[in-house]
Formats: sequence, structure tokens, C-alpha cells
Amino acid sequence: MEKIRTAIGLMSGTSMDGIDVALLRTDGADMVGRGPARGFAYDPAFRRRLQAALESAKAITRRDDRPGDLAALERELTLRHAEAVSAFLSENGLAAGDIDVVGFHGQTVLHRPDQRLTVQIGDGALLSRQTGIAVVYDMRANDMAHGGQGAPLIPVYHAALARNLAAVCAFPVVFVNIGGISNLTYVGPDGEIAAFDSGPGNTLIDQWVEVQAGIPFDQGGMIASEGRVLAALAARYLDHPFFAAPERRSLDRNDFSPPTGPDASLEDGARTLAHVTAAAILKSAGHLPQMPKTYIVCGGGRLNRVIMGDLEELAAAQGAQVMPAEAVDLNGDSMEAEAWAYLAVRSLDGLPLTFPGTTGVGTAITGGVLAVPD
Ligand SMILES: Nc1ncnc2c1ncn2[C@@H]1O[C@H](COP(=O)(O)OP(=O)(O)OP(=O)(O)O)[C@@H](O)[C@H]1O
Ligand SMILES: CC(=O)N[C@H]1[C@@H]2OC[C@@H](O2)[C@@H](O)[C@@H]1O[C@H](C)C(=O)O
Repeated sequence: MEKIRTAIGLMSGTSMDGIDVALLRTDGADMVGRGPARGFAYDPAFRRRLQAALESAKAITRRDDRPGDLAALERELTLRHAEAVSAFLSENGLAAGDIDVVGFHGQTVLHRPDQRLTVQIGDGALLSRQTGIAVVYDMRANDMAHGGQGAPLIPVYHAALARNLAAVCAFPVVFVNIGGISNLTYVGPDGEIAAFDSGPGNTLIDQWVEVQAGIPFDQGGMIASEGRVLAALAARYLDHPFFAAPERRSLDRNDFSPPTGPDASLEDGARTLAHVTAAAILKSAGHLPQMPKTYIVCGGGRLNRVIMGDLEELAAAQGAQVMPAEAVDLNGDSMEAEAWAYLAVRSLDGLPLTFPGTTGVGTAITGGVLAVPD
């Protein structure tokens, strides 16, 4: 039996809206005890710096290049993560010595699987020094070095959660993460896993409402609920070769561009992009081994009622049910952070993080780099 550890996971996702922190007690295998979780939002100025960093990152040709502001930003991002850990520990009456390991995702600034290049800024050694806790970071690189897509990494955690769901939902089950980009993890009745990125999540909607109305996201889908789906605009996204390609590939935030002003009114644009998010999930689900019976939705997109309404309607047409993670007693906001805690524990034990069915890597493989405090 593997050792049970207490781990903290830290996720700064492609939406660049903040740091999710979650505590987990786990053996990195079947035992998963979920603890407290919390999000620490970035202020608008820091979010803008992260957005700008995606432009500077386009000049990266080697993983350790840090053009422009990127080196300074990496340091600041890391220090913000250290502050989040410190606040999280004190809010929960914990000390650094209570935590065995931190799983640190960092911030993806460039992801080009076709060029075998994936860059997450985040200094694991600095985070370990600042927190006084061992840190496992850079968990995507080894997968990509061995021929994988470098993403998604969350499926092994979804599979562990699914082992407790047999009594409460019909299999095959699919976990849908609607973050900046969306991704799916299929768990078959026999435990088989298949996973891949499924299309744009909230990024296009966020970019659209930011440019058109100066707001960071469409809360609850309120703007979208006032609009109508523009079929030609939706088709422009849903006819993208990504959906029909025989091979699944992981996505960069910039793989899909938002519409421009003349394409739609604020409301119709938001409505159409919400539909695109839902329809992309169903389209990509067509590449799964079997059509799912249950979709469990996590990530910020589950809070957009228009995305959820379209998803429910499209899934119902195929005999499947859609439910937010909370309906099965999971936490849709902290699941990725929990996964990074779980992955860190697996990394310490040399267990695989990725599999041929999740990232397309040739053989199940571990990953991550360990930094220990001085
Ligand atoms: N109340 C809400 N109503 C509608 N949308 C919301 C709400 N709260 C969050 N979101 C959307 O969810 C996004 C954040 O989702 P999440 O934190 O799951 O993404 P992420 O982890 O950054 O991305 P990824 O999973 O791609 O790495 C926000 O940018 C916003 O678009
Ligand atoms: C390169 C990168 O950061 N990819 C993210 C992104 O956000 C969602 C989707 O695209 C997924 O592939 C991945 O994150 C999740 C958490 C993962 O690796 O499982």
C-alpha cells in the first residue's frame, strides 16, 4: 500500500483569473480525502500582465527562454502563489510542517504540442524556499518529451473520483472541465479512461465581453441569455478542422480567436459563443470509445446557465444526463487544484501521471520536478 500524504494543489489556469488552492489527503491511488479549498483572484492589472505575457511568450523557442517581462512575471507569479499558500494555511489552522508536498502548476504561457514545446512559468525552487514545503512542479514536460500532448493531466484524478461514483451515476461517465479551454475524461463501465481537450471553454466568451463591454466574464450567462445564436458565426468555430481531425491534440489558449466587433452584437456574440462551448463538447465526445450516459461538469463554465442549458439539451438528444460536480458531492471550482495535489503525490511515488489514452504518450509515464526547501 502507498503512503498517505497531505498535499496542497495550486492551479492558475488558462482563464488567468486567479489561483485555486486545495488540500488533499491521498495515497496517490484509490484513497482520496478532499479537504478545504479556496480561490485567490488576481487583480485586473495582474491579469492584464499575464495576458500580455502570452504575446511575449510567442518568441520562446526553448523552454527556459524568458523574453520581455517573463522572468519578472515568473517571480511575481511564484511569490503570489507563496502568499496564497501562507494565507490558506493560516485560514485553516495549519502550518507548513503539516503539508508533505505542494503540486504547483504555474501558468501556461505557450503550448505548442506540434513543436514539442510547452511552457508553464513558475519557479518551483523559489516556491519551496518561500513556503518551506517540498514542491513538485513542471508536470507536463516529461509527457511531452516522451511523445505525449503534455495535456490533459487531470484524467488520472478524475478516474480516481469515478471509482466512488458507481452507485450514483450511469456509466460511461464523462468529466467535463469547462475552464479557459474545455477537456473531457471518459471513464467506461470497466474503468477504461480516454481523455482529450474538447475545444474552447470560456476564453472566447471572456475575450468577447472584455473587448465589447469591459467586463471580465459573462456572470451566470446573463448577457448570453439576452441574445440569439448566429448560425454562421457558430459554424465558423464548429467547422474548425480540430473537431474532425483523426488525432486528438491539446489546445493552446490562442488556437481559437474571438469574433471581432462587426460580427455580432454583445448579446448575440455571447449567446453564440456559449453555444459553441456546449456544442464543441458534444462534437468532441463523438471521438470517445462510447457515447457517455452522464456528463459531470466542473470548471467556471458550469456557472454559465446558457452553456449548461445548451449542454443539457444536446446531451439529452443523445440520451445522456448533465450534472454539475456538486450534484455528486464534488467541488467544481477546486477539482483542478485537487488534481495537482494528487499528481504531486503520484510524482513522489514514481507513479504514472499520463497514459496512452490521456495524452497519447507511448507508454504510461511519471513526471514532475521535485524542489525541496534548503
Ligand atoms: N459565475 C460565473 N458565471 C459564468 N462564468 C463564470 C463564473 N465564474 C467563473 N466563470 C468563468 O469561468 C472561468 C474560470 O474558470 P476556471 O477557473 O475553471 O478556468 P481555468 O482553471 O483558468 O482554466 P483551464 O481549466 O482551462 O486551465 C472564468 O474566466 C469565467 O469565464
Ligand atoms: C497546456 C495547458 O495548460 N492546458 C490546460 C488547458 O486548460 C484546460 C485544458 O487546456 C487542459 O488540457 C489543461 O489543463 C488541465 C487542467 C489538464 O491538464 O488536465
